[in-house]
Amino acid sequence: MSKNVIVAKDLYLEYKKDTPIIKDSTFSIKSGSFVFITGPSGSGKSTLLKSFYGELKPKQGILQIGGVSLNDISTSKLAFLRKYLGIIFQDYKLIEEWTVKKNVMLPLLIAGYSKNVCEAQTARLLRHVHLTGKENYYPPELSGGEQQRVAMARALAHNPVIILADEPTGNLDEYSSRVIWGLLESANEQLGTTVVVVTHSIPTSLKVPFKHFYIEDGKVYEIS
Ligand SMILES: Nc1ncnc2c1ncn2[C@@H]1O[C@H](COP(=O)(O)OP(=O)(O)OP(=O)(O)O)[C@@H](O)[C@H]1O
Repeated sequence: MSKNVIVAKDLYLEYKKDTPIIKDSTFSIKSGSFVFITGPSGSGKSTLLKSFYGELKPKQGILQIGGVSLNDISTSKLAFLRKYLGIIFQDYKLIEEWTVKKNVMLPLLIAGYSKNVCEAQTARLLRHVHLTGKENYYPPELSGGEQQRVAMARALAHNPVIILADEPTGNLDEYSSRVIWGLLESANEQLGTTVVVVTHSIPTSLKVPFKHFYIEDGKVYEIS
């Protein structure tokens, strides 16, 4: 039986004192699962995802990722934990002054891989997101869909154990959306990567089995 990679018990998240965004929420996410988080606008989907990344610490309750408590995690331990996470958030934009290639290579260089490995992995990922030939472009020279595909390549570069994606295909054309869902599916299916996606609508084309969490009135419900 697979282990839980994310565990929340009586989770309570807030930005402002006594203004809960998430409350009384107990749930777990199994290793290797594909999870969608949906809910009305403003219900706390992005907030919940931010807490998984350690950007917003629980005020009450328990939140663990890979067995590590995020409640009072130190900055150095969080930096270590984040090496295992792949992030696709609206706030984590590409670095505009760097080429596509450099943007994707960054996590690999930080992880300490040799230059040859970084080069090969970057070329492979850019091929997968159909951007071969655009290695030396700068992000502002790319379309929105192309930029998002670079962000996806960057998030996958270091083979993360968990991918956290916030509206990864929001405002994207059908082609880029298909590429992105395809990559998330293959990471999940072939590498066993746990994928957690916040979205307004679950794609009908998805072939992998998935779980569905729904947030309403601050509570997280596992509905399928
Ligand atoms: N930095 C912040 N400071 C204070 N309140 C915040 C902050 N970020 C978000 N909120 C509040 O938290 C609530 C949930 O926001 P969140 O972005 O998590 O919702 P969401 O479900 O992802 O919404 P949407 O579907 O519209 O993107 C909102 O009421 C919002 O005003």
